[in-house]
Amino acid sequence: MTKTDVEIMISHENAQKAKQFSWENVSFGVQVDKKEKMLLNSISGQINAGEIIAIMGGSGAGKTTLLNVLAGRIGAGSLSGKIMLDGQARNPSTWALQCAYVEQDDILFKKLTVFETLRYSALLRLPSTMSIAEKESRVNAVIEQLGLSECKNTQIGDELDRGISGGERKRVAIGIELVTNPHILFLDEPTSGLDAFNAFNTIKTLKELAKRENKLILMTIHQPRTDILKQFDKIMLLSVGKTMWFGSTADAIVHFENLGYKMPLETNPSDFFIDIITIDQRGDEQRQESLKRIAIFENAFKSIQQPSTTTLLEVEHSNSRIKWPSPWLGEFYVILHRYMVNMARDRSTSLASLAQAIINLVLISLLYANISDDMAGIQNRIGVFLFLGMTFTFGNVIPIINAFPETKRLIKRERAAGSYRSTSAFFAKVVSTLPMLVVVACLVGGPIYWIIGLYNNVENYFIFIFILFLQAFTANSMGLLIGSAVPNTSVGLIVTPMVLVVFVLFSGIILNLNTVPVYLRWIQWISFVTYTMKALSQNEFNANAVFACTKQPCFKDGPSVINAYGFDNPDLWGSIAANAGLAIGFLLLGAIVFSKTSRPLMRLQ
Ligand SMILES: Nc1ncnc2c1ncn2[C@@H]1O[C@H](COP(=O)(O)OP(=O)(O)OP(=O)(O)O)[C@@H](O)[C@H]1O
Repeated sequence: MTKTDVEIMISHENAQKAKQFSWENVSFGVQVDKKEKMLLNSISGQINAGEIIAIMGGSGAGKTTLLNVLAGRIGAGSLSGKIMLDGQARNPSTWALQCAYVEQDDILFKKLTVFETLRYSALLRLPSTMSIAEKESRVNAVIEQLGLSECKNTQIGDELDRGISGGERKRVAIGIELVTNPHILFLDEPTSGLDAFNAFNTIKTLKELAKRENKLILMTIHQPRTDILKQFDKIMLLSVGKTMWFGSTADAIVHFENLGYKMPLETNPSDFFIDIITIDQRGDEQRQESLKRIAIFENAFKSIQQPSTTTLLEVEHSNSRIKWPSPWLGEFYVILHRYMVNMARDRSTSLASLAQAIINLVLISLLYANISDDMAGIQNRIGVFLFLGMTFTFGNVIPIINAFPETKRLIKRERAAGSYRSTSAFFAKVVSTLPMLVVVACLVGGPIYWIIGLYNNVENYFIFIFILFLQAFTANSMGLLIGSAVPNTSVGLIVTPMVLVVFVLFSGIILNLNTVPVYLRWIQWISFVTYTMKALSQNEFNANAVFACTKQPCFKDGPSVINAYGFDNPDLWGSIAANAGLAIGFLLLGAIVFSKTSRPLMRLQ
């Protein structure tokens, strides 16, 4: 058996440490109005171990597109050219472990401290063979490296709830990626939103990191000031997706001077570069003139461009695949723990849910207390069941739709680093929501049963609370399914009410289920509101319920109410089982959809 036949389990620690990353004639285009729009045109370059390179250009020049293409994070579009590690095509199964990508808009858990944020990243990304103490010492080293010691125990915060500063936040986002000690680092505008001092410190830290640990660091940057520019070994200047220059800053100044564009004295070179390579949009004449200039720069650079000096290494291709850092249960535990800590500290969200429950409790008590045993009482019982079904539906689905797409983006980022499986993240989210569902079901259902004066029996009382909990859980599961499927909160908030209203329509109150057209009758079998109505009604209107109506017509006993509303099939436990089945179905479907929609983009060829 040759070495090539052996399956090697690759982790961050044993991923190949490349000496050179190169790209040759890379072009990328997307379809716009049925025509191909080229965002990148035949771009070449390379970065060697120990170097830090900046991709610069005006807004819309193609910087982020190039960074994404090089990192393998692109979706639909035509890609051509070669992107290589030590002269070899990248291995899709190990690439995620060799590199890290720091996005421009970092999503972090606002209630975790800097240390906790990095510690969770280490627990999720570093192999389970490392002890917790070793992982924590790696976190402390990163904190030290990035100059975050002062704010180590400060919460991340957000606009409303101030925590660490913008510069510190950026460095935390970098630290999250650094805990695995990635060999290649891509950063999209790591200095955006930072003051000059913090911007310089961030880049200087990265420069030292590249030198000290022989890393390859490639970033986009808008218009750095002089001292930042000096940190870069090379710069790549882009305009309309074309290369204007690739090499050192000093050589760039001479190059443009030779073309007749001398940099004025005491000018920041990056200001000068951006001025001459950006399309002037002030008028048609200026635009044409700047396009002509850009064409000159493009051709001039092509004529001096050195042929690629790609190092061709003999790398033995092994049949390798990613080894997850931790077993499934280990990941599940860490992700769940992170959700719970963040939630426990995020009092405003928990308090809003409790306040909503208390308001419902008060409202129901005022309207339905001491229910009578006559026709009005029957109507009120059905009414309160529908009210409970609706509040437990909307009250659980809407908050999930509001927050889950954002959580999904964070998970996508972590999955791009090969951190964990999608199922552990999904089911940890499911479990993290359970305590609140139990609290709300007990808080509302517990007292309301006796305040209203429902059927006086302890067993029915506990069944009532369980039905409410199950209703909340099924609604929650559907929220997670919709939240997994929709691309963002806005779409979720449009889709969700449409689905829920149909379910409420089939609750058996607004529409008699016996009169629903045959071809639409199936909807009631997937409506958890319908099963909740059936279960609550059968729990209440049982054979012992007899009504003493003074006026006719009236129902004489419980079973006649159930029959009249079409609530007889399935029976109480059948309805409960149906809701449990729907919850499980929504969750399984949700986990499948989530694994697709939280899958990070990865296109290496
Ligand atoms: N999927 C897409 N479909 C159509 N056009 C796109 C797409 N993605 C990017 N573009 C366009 O490609 C150009 C380059 O975009 P890119 O985000 O790479 O620019 P940038 O240099 O990073 O700009 P900025 O500094 O403003 O972020 C822009 O004109 C942008 O509108």
